[in-house]
Amino acid sequence: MYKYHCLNPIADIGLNNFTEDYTKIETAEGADALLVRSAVMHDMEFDKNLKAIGRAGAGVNNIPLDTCAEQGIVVFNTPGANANGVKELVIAGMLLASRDIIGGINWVQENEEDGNILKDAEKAKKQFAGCEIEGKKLGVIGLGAIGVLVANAAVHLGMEVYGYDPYLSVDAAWRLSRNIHHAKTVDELYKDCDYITIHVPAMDSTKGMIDKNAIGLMKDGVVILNYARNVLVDEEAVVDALVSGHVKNYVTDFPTPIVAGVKGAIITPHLGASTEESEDNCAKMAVAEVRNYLENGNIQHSVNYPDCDMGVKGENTRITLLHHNVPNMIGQFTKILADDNMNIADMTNKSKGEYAYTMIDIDSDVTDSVIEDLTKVKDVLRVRVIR
Ligand SMILES: NC(=O)c1ccc[n+]([C@@H]2O[C@H](COP(=O)([O-])OP(=O)(O)OC[C@H]3O[C@@H](n4cnc5c(N)ncnc54)[C@H](O)[C@@H]3O)[C@@H](O)[C@H]2O)c1
Ligand SMILES: O=C(O)[C@H](O)COP(=O)(O)O
Repeated sequence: MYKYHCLNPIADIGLNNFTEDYTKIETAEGADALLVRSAVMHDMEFDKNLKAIGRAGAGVNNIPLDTCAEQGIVVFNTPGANANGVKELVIAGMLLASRDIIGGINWVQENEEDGNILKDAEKAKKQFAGCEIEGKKLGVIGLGAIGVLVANAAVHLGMEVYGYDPYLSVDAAWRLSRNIHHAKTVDELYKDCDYITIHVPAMDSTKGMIDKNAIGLMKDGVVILNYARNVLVDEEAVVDALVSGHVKNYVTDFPTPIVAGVKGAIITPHLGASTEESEDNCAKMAVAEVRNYLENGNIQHSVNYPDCDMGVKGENTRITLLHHNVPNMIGQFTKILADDNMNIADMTNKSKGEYAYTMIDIDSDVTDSVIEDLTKVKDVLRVRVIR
């Protein structure tokens, strides 16, 4: 029997995939798994029983990944599950910045009592005129799940698209339209583009990436779009550039006190993934990942441990060990098992950075003393036995 708790509302279509072996509980205490969207978890104390966190979404900057890894808690996210929702909002953002659609709609609302509104609209409309995005240059920073979709959609809308991603995955490269120009440096993209959109994770290496210097390289009248995270952009520098007119619009999904209400800022309240489809996709994927880990020990789409898969657990007893990625761990595990005359039927070991994961199938049960000995091995962070 497993217990899970949701720190944010998670779509029922995903939660319904938990079987009768799972109980939803109202607090995090005693939970085997937590499901979360953007709730900030940095100050949370984690229960000893907690084994997995499923982030129903992409960004994991709300979760203390290293603390979790050290406590033997595997954190999952749902790559690509909300990418289309964000892509559509980015396209909407570009259109909102290009034509004063919001100003026009507001004018109609303000003049709703005007009996001559149809005629007066013809006089008023010139103040809301804008430009088209076809033929304009779009720079996409970060060509992952979202960046690729945005870049390809923009090509279909007739834009000239430049992409920058020094860590482009092979999978993303296959999905990227051949019409996209490869920007070798981000500065090249800053200098040439009329619209610049950023789709990278918030990490130490990306925080403040669009700063005063970057903005200084950009064309006059540039539109910057940020549907990734507010911390990627130096917002003070953006506000200065909006006031001076160097940046025409800052289109973002993150309403911070610095940018909210500034003329030229077009801001939505973190709506990128808030579509029925994205919420359903994320919930289904997160629940499937958590279940696969709890029931089979398999890790897929983890952000703090290596992916590792030994298939569905069969008749054998499965021992899983989360540990530091240091020498001689497997030697110690196999010795403990051999000393107790246990036969290994199957085994795998994977590592990712400082952490590693070992899965061992045994064709008998495992004694408590073996579990205790495995737990005592230096650098072992968690031992689980799935019977
Ligand atoms: N507004 C929303 O609701 C919403 C929804 C989903 C995701 N997001 C944000 O968008 C981010 C991207 O999402 P995704 O699904 O495309 O993630 P992803 O992991 O698929 O793609 C991120 C890409 O950024 C690239 N990258 C990393 N560092 C870079 C750098 N310095 N320069 C250029 N590229 C770099 C990576 O190589 C990768 O291809 C998430 O981390 C999250 O913060 C926001
Ligand atoms: O990183 C993400 O997936 C998005 O920012 C969506 O966050 P949300 O699930 O809180 O809407």
